Amino acid sequence: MLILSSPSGAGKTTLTRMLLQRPELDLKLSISVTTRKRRTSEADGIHYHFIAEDEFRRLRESGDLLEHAEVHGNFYGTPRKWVEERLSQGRDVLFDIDYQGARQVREKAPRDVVTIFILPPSIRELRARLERRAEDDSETIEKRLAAARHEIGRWTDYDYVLINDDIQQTFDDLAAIVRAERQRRPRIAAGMGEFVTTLLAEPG
Ligand SMILES: Nc1ncnc2c1ncn2[C@@H]1O[C@H](COP(=O)(O)OP(=O)(O)OP(=O)(O)O)[C@@H](O)[C@H]1O
Ligand SMILES: Nc1nc2c(ncn2[C@@H]2O[C@H](COP(=O)(O)O)[C@@H](O)[C@H]2O)c(=O)[nH]1
Repeated sequence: MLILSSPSGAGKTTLTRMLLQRPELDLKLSISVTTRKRRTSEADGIHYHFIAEDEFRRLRESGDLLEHAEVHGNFYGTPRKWVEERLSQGRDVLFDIDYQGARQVREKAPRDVVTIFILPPSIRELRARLERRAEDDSETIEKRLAAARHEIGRWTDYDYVLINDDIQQTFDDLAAIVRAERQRRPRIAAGMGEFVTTLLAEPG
């Protein structure tokens, strides 16, 4: 499980899209449920499953969410079954979730999670990105900027921290992390053990 978190507007969604466009990285995106209003650029079932609050409460109470949190006044959660099915098929799952959700997933599966925090190059640029995106009204943007300072303070919880200044550089660093994490010994031990046995059986 690969978790990306950041303050709103730092670039997670953009980076997620870039990761998914690379078939060789072979990542599956977990699509969250949310009670937030759909943005004009968003489609139900693609960016989120947009649901009502009573439906969210039902999912949370029936244990159908792997993690959940209230963020900027809306509720968000990760459907558990979809993720568990992908993991049992040996797939790597990508999450765009906040620090509260990252903590819950890490507590449940500490050895199977890699967490990455994306920082903006400055607060001024963060504001400019939220304004340029032009998807939220000014009250929402102010609310998200106010939350950003607290969210940024969680950077020390994460395995990796990237400053998203140049998008291509950040993407290259992210892809390098995915590739490196896949080569960690505990993750490749089974297949590699067999290879090493064959290697050692070769005559000199
Ligand atoms: N490195 C970058 N340089 C300039 N603009 C960027 C960069 N990365 C992302 N952006 C732009 O900033 C805006 C916010 O990015 P994005 O929507 O990916 O952020 P986010 O972290 O997913 O935000 P949210 O949590 O609100 O969904 C978008 O318009 C995006 O195109
Ligand atoms: N804990 C969770 N956080 C989530 C989930 N889905 C998204 N998010 C985070 O919410 C904020 C706001 O997202 P936005 O799309 O409204 O801009 C952002 O930090 C996301 O990462 C989730 O399922 N669980």
